[in-house]
Amino acid sequence: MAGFNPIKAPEDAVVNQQQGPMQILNPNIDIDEEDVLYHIALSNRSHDLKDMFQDVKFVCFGGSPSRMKKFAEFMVKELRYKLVAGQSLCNIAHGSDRYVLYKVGPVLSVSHGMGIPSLSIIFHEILKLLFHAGSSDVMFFRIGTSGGLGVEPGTVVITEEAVDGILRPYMEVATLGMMLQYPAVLDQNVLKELVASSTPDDHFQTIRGKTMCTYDFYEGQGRLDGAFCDYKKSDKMAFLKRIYERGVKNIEMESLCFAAYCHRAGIKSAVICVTLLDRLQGDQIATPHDIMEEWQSRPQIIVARYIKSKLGII
Ligand SMILES: O=P(O)(O)O[C@H]1O[C@H](CO)[C@@H](O)[C@H]1O
Ligand SMILES: O=c1cc[nH]c(=O)[nH]1
Repeated sequence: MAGFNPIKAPEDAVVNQQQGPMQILNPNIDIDEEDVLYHIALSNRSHDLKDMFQDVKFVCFGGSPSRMKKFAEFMVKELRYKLVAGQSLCNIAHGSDRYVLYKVGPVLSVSHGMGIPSLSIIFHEILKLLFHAGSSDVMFFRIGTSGGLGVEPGTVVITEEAVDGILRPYMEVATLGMMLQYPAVLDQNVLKELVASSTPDDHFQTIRGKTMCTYDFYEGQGRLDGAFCDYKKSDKMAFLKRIYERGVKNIEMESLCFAAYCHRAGIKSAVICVTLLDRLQGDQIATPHDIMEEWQSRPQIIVARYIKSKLGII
């Protein structure tokens, strides 16, 4: 719609946090009608969503299906959760091959794929799932990976503010021919509690900082090693140094949408990502697989600690 693209001022996001049963802000969703959650192969008619999900209190998202399975297995141990004898964890979304969904007591572990479009779809469906289930006081976490800026690879960065590729703290969504802007605000209390839950005995550093969220892994993040590149190494370094000086500690591809949607929905949330490399030193991720696996467990350790403290589990 060329010539018809007004920028709408930021929405009045829900200022109040969700309290009581999960609400959704879409009057078109009628609980008396069937609502198909297509990408996770569930519906409020084909499944008893209340029975399955009403007790959910924490939803943990991450890009990769196998990481989120491992996280679910980790939570079985951490929560000392009793699986029915002879049974293993089951991917509740097995009827679709788009995302995985595991439930361990009050914790859901969900994959979101790569990038904002993929995260956006699963976010809508998980929110509707919790609405149909009547879940209440639910928190959301993203446990991911990222490229670090001036920090030791393997460092865990907890996001204080998510910004886009040109440092704007809101997500733009083209809707009905308009560019709508949604502020990407994260809960500062949850951030502080998560940072405080790291201990000097941890074998890794946990820090806080701004997270840049881009729409691309290569040129969007100023890499020199994509299939295209129309800038020089000096341009890349000038860009990375500029954003580093503005407080950006890591770069990934979902935090902006995650923060904006959680804020819009009034859900307390946090983004916790490990850094896989220092982008001031290079672009390629060539760390051995076993080391990378261990690094990816670090955000999980921090979030598990937080969840256990909220549940009163020592
Ligand atoms: O490790 P995850 O959670 O997928 O996150 C990061 O890794 C992917 C790129 O390799 C992007 O999705 C980025 O945000
Ligand atoms: O550099 C990186 C590493 C992981 N994920 C990203 O988006 N960028």
